[in-house]
Amino acid sequence: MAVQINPSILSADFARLADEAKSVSGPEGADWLHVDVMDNHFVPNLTLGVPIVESLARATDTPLDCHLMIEDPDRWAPQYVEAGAGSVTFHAEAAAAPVRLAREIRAKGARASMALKPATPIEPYEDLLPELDMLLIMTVEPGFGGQAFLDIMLPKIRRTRELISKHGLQLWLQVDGGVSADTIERCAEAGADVFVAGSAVYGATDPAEAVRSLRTQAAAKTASSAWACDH
Ligand SMILES: O=C(CO)[C@H](O)[C@H](O)COP(=O)(O)O
Repeated sequence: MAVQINPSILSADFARLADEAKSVSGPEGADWLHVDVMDNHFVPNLTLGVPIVESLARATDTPLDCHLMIEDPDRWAPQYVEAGAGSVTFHAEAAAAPVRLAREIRAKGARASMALKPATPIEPYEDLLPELDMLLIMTVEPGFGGQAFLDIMLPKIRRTRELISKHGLQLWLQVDGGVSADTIERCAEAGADVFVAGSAVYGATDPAEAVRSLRTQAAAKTASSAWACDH
C-alpha cells in the first residue's frame, strides 16, 4: 500500500474548519482528514462531536478518519459511522468489547481501527488484529497537539509490523503524535504506513505542500525499508 498522510484538524483553526479541510484536499492532498474527538474524560481536553463530524463530511470530499479519545466508545462509535466517518478508531483502553465494536463499525460500512496509548502493549491484542482495518500506535500521550514525538514507541511499531507480516494481514499501521519532517522517516522505517500530522501540516505556511513533502519523505524511506522489501 502507498503511504498515507492524514492531517489532524486538532491543529487547524476550529472557526474555519471547512476551509482548513479544503486547504489540504485535492489530487496530491490528504488521503484522509484525521478528526480528533475528545471528551474531557478519557483525555484532559474537549474538542468536537457527532454534529461537527456530520458537517465536515458534507464540507469536504476527503474521507474522515475519526479518532475517538472518549470513554464508552462501544456506545458512541457507531454514531460516527452514521455521521459520515469512513474510518473510526476507538481506544483499546476504553472499549468494553473491542471485537464486537470492530464488527459493528465494519457492518455499518466504515473501516474499524483500534488505538493504543504509549503504555499499552500490542501483544495482548495479537489475536484481535484480523478484526481490524487499522491499528493506531500513539507516539504521544493523547490529548494535545504539538507534543514531542516519543522515540520509545519505535520498538512497538516494529513489533506490530512483524505481527502484521506474520499473520499475512492487510492491516494499516498508523502513527499519531509529533509526526513531522524530523520524525516521519523513523516511523516509516519502523513499519508505519499511515501518518497523522497536525502541527507539521497546519503549522506550515503551505499545508498542502507540507502534505506532499511528508508523503515524499515517508515513501522514500518505506521503499528502502526491510519490512516493505520483505512484504
Ligand atoms: O491525537 C492527537 C493528540 O492526542 C493528535 O492527532 C496529534 O497530537 C496530532 O498533533 P501533532 O502532529 O501536532 O502532534
